Amino acid sequence: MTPLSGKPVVTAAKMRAAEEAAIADGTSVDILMARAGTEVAQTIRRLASGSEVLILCGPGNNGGDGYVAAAALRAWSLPVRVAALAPPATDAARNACAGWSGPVETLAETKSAPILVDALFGTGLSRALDPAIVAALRRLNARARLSIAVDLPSGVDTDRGVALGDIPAADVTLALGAPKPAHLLYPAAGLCGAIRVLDIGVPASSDVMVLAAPDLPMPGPDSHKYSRGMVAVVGGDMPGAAELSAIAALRAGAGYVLLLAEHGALQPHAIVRKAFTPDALTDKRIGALIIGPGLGRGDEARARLDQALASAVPLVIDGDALHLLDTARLDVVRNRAVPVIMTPHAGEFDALFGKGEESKIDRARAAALRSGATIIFKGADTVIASPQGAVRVAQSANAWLSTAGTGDVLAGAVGAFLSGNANIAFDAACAGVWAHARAARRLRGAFIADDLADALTAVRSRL
Ligand SMILES: NC(=O)C1=CN([C@@H]2O[C@H](COP(=O)(O)OP(=O)(O)OC[C@H]3O[C@@H](n4cnc5c(N)ncnc54)[C@H](O)[C@@H]3O)[C@@H](O)[C@H]2O)[C@@H](O)CC1
Ligand SMILES: Nc1ncnc2c1ncn2[C@@H]1O[C@H](COP(=O)(O)OP(=O)(O)O)[C@@H](O)[C@H]1O
Ligand SMILES: [K+]
Repeated sequence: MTPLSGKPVVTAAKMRAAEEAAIADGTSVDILMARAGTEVAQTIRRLASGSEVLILCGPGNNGGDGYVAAAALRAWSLPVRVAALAPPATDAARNACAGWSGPVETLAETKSAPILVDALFGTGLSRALDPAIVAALRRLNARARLSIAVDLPSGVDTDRGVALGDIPAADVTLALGAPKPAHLLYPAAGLCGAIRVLDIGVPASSDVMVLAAPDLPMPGPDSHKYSRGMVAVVGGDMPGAAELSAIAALRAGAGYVLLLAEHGALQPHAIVRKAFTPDALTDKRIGALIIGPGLGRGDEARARLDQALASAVPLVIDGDALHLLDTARLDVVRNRAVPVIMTPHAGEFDALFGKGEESKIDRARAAALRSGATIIFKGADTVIASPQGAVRVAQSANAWLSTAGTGDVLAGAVGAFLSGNANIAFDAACAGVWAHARAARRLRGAFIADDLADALTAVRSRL
């Protein structure tokens, strides 16, 4: 279990608002900073185990946290030095600096230490770091045994999750109060190292949360194959992809999987195979229809997609079917009475909804709003967004997922959960992403999509 799962993901503005609310409630900014800095110091103490600590302090409140932490470490008689980029520029940071009784070195001239603490900039960074700052940070980071970032690695954009310059990666990032988008979204997430959230007594909430384990029903005495959920998969030009979705749906717990394809494998026998006919989509027992994996992009594929869109069945639209979604078909998606889940990777997302400079979270949310569908915007930082505005961000599961067919497996898992309860498409999408990630973590390295589908059995039995 990851410590981040289930936590709200808070933007810089929301964090500032939460801080202001705490101040309005009677906790001064100095007390907030004292708490944050002391929490930071306690974590540094554990991680440093007696080695010398160098704390780099910036001009704002992130630097203020750094001064508080330095003073605490010194009070505990631990070896600590401070180097500043500029004098403190806020009242709270000035007060914190006044509490530090040691010398303040300059960033350019300070010598490295085994433990580097980056308290230069946090959520207040407003532009790219000066190249001289980046150079100093890189030099000190390269010589440190462990580098710890306070709140965020300095130089990342809090909300968009991008790096503003060629900044070095931290080994550990101490997220203050709550994770921010940059702790989860790549490329910034890749610069954070391990993330620990420190409680600073500032409650923050958000409709964006880190994806958490789903609560799924287990079969009971009353269960039968149709009540467990019936999934149909529409086949097409490339049989393997639809097969993968079908196997994944079964292994994620669907009671009945129907593969509507003209050709394909004979195994596993548990998949019920029939040729595609439009009539097959009228079976009222179908709880979810997966279309796209291996569908192809020709006339027949287009016809099957239109029949699927016109049907009364909840849909998972993936792969080739996403390529066939033009404006007119997107209108059909929006006006459907039953739910649609779309699972684009970055290329498919750009083609469907356009490129954008906004964060992946904002782009996924806008796409869900526009299409009326639940969007699973895939990648190492998969974002799930509902048309109602709820968002979940998944932590990176395993980069070995970057292999052909793993998306087909995801579509299958999502289809299985959707077929069990189509009322809550968003929950089904979240459960699918969670199970898929768990399966990938169990497999570690160089697995193939077939292994991933098979691994869903063990994952599902524990959810
Ligand atoms: N949000 C909270 O609840 C709390 C936040 N605290 C800390 O406060 C931080 C936010 O503090 P601030 O808003 O002061 O922001 P920062 O400390 O991140 O930096 C803001 C300062 O840096 C300057 N600046 C911004 N970009 C720059 C650049 N590229 N080059 C040079 N100067 C630049 C700004 O003009 C401003 O003076 C958080 O990250 C956290 O560390 C804690 O002290 C206490 C509680
Ligand atoms: N580098 C990565 N780290 C973590 N997950 C990844 C990475 N690359 C891809 N994935 C995941 O693997 C799956 C790939 O899906 P997709 O691109 O549709 O592949 P395919 O079409 O071959 O099945 C998605 O769930 C995606 O989130
Ligand atoms: K920092």
